[in-house]
Amino acid sequence: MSTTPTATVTFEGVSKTYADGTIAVDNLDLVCPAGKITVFVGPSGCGKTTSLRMINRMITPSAGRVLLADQDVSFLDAAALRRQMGYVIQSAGLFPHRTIEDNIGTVPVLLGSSRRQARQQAADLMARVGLDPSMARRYPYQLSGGQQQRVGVARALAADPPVLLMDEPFSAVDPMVRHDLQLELLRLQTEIGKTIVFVTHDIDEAVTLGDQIAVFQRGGHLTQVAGPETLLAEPADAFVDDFMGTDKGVKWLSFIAADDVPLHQEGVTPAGHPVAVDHERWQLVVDDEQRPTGWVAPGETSEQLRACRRTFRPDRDQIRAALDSALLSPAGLAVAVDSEDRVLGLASHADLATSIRAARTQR
Ligand SMILES: Nc1ncnc2c1ncn2[C@@H]1O[C@H](COP(=O)(O)OP(=O)(O)OP(=O)(O)O)[C@@H](O)[C@H]1O
Repeated sequence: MSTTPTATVTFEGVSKTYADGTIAVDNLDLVCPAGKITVFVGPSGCGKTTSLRMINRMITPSAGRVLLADQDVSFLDAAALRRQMGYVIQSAGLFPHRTIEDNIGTVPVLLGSSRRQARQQAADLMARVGLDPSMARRYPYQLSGGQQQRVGVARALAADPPVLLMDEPFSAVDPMVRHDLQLELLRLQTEIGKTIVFVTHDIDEAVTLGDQIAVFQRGGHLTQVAGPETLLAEPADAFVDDFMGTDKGVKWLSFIAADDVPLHQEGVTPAGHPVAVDHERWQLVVDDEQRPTGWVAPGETSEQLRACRRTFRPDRDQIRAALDSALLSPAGLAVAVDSEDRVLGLASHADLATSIRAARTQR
């Protein structure tokens, strides 16, 4: 879809002091790389929104400059600049008296598209953000909060802007819907490759979405900027360490590929091979296609199968998924499968520990 090249957003020594003397942002130097998601995270009042709004000139810096590509935004026409920047906010900010398709088509019509073209484009965008086309003629109040946020994202993308600014866009929806929206945004980003600057105060959201995460502290100081894996494993100071939460180690496992986990064939039993009654280890019975059928406990027979609930894909998943597979398996063994769900082998807790140790050493 994207025809407009993406652009880097750069803060150079940017500060913002409000008229009452509040220092909202203090000497910010930061590069938000083109085509990547940069997340601003930090406690309430640390200057995230102020920083975001200086990008599209809703707020003017007191010092320093913000560059779009290599252009100082303060020299660009404000209206033209905002058309290059989709903007999504918490409450979606939809026009209540316009239908969904007309909400999405607002900017294209302003830019000269016919109403018919804009509606066609709205239909394409609705499909892209996972909205049923039958909702095109509804009004915002006839949609759930999560659906309204999807419309907000579709509307922000309508002018095909190189930059997307998102200010706590998913914080008003319940946790399940929020997680769906996060995954949907990641999927969409693989297609559109925009420069996205995303504000949140939720560290889990930041870790899920961010290619890089900028952690702000009260007083508008940028404390650390790094990829999520580095922030989890090497927080720069006690503030970041604390802010990243108590389960940093487990979160970190989401960034370690599971492709090095040692796999074993012992314990994998093809269907039709009777399991000896006196076997001492758990057996995973597989069907003719090598797909898992179920577990047989030591001393039991293959008539007493227990479900194999969770598997992992070494070619795609991270160690956290492998650990999940082991923890949820009655045998305490992780089951590795290929893209066709065929069993590749089993891994014990010790095997996973070996992989985790190797990843730590590599760091
Ligand atoms: N117009 C204003 N006038 C004076 N102070 C302001 C103004 N807007 C924001 N502030 C102050 O500037 C600081 C930074 O505010 P900002 O909204 O950027 O923080 P934030 O990190 O986005 O907070 P939150 O997570 O609560 O939205 C806060 O202390 C806030 O009270």
